[in-house]
Amino acid sequence: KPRNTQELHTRRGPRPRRGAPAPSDPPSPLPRPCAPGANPTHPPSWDGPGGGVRAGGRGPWGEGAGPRAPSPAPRAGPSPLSRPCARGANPTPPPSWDGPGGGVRAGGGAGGRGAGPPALAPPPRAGPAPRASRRRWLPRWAGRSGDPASVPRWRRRRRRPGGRGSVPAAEAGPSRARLATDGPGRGLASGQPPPLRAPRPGPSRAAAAPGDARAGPGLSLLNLGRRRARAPGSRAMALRELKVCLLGDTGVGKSSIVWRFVEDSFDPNINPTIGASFMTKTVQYQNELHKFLIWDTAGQERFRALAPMYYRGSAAAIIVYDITKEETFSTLKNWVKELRQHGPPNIVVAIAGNKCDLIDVREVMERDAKDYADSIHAIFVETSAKNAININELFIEISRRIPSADANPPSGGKGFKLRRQPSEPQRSCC
Ligand SMILES: Nc1nc2c(ncn2[C@@H]2O[C@H](COP(=O)(O)OP(=O)(O)OP(=O)(O)O)[C@@H](O)[C@H]2O)c(=O)[nH]1
Repeated sequence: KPRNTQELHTRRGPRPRRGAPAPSDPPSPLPRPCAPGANPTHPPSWDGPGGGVRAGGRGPWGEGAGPRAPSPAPRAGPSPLSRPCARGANPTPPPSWDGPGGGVRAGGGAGGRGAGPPALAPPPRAGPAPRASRRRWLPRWAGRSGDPASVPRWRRRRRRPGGRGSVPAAEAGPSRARLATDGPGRGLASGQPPPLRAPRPGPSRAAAAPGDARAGPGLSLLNLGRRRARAPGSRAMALRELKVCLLGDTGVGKSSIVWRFVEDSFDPNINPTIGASFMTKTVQYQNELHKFLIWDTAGQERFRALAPMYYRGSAAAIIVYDITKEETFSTLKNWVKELRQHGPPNIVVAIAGNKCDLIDVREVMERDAKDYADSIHAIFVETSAKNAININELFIEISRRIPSADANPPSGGKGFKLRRQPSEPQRSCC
């Protein structure tokens, strides 16, 4: 037991001075981690593969046109996304030294944005230190010190950028060159709308290459963002834009089919479509490029009145039903009737019995559906967006059924033709 105050402080250690950090919270030499949710270098990511297509991001009529609503970020404080990182915190990897171009940090944030601590001094060199007393060889006119200021002005050489002796841009420093090309801002192919969600790397995004077995005969899927649409020396192919709409009951898998076709991915937790969504994909069919302008309509009853906007002017309509739900096949028949009455006269109709991976719980027999499709001269396939069965083949068949551009000259089409009315013969009264 301490006898007096002096002894008490001696045993417990010195009394902390006012303003000094609490002993339980020593200042850490390491950078403090970002606050949860605070990430100044990266934008909020769109959650899941449904981004931009499902609710909240489907075309101009979707609720909240534009990218899909981001998932609510964990909130730490009033605005986690706008809060800067704690001072000194650096979520990026530590800097690495990068050859002679030192000073520009490799990996210093995406696109070279200056997130992170300032450039550090280079680490000490290994090996013997150069002798300070040793003099470098210098031209006579360079002066004793080698200082450029001591060189006579008439001796100073001017180097034009790009001239002899100048450093090419690519060699000007590896870090600098990398900063110019790296980063997430890679461009997409011209003509393709920007993706409505963050691009995901990986083979699932890559479309089948020409000649790929998945592409089937006569049609190969081109990813125009990464490949050239035209091989050197080959003829340019005609590009045709084909408007295609998907119709059918809610939950039958319309969006999943589109997503599988365009992105080659499947989301079991995909949200119902609000209004409609729009996606495009360009494929090669024989000597033409077919750009599918795909309108995926919402199957919910409350959006039914919007459907005519999407099937009007369509070259093809894919009516989808769920093979595990009999009532969706009845709805399909209603869509066929409506298309007959109000749709374009030459529209190609395709019937897709989706979820054929769930054969055990099938309610609609394939034979019945096929007979019905034949009776209305429609394309028929059973598909599985989940297992990527018959999805590409469905669009191949649509490409095949649509008359080629040569066989369908503009003058023989179904549009109106404006003709000058023959002028009436002039009558004279006398
Ligand atoms: N097993 C299986 N499930 C599927 C398949 N295609 C879609 N689904 C699931 O079916 C559900 C509905 O899919 P959606 O693509 O949203 O259906 P939809 O017709 O677009 O629905 P709406 O947007 O409301 O019109 C989702 O849970 C999907 O994961 C499939 O081929 N097999």
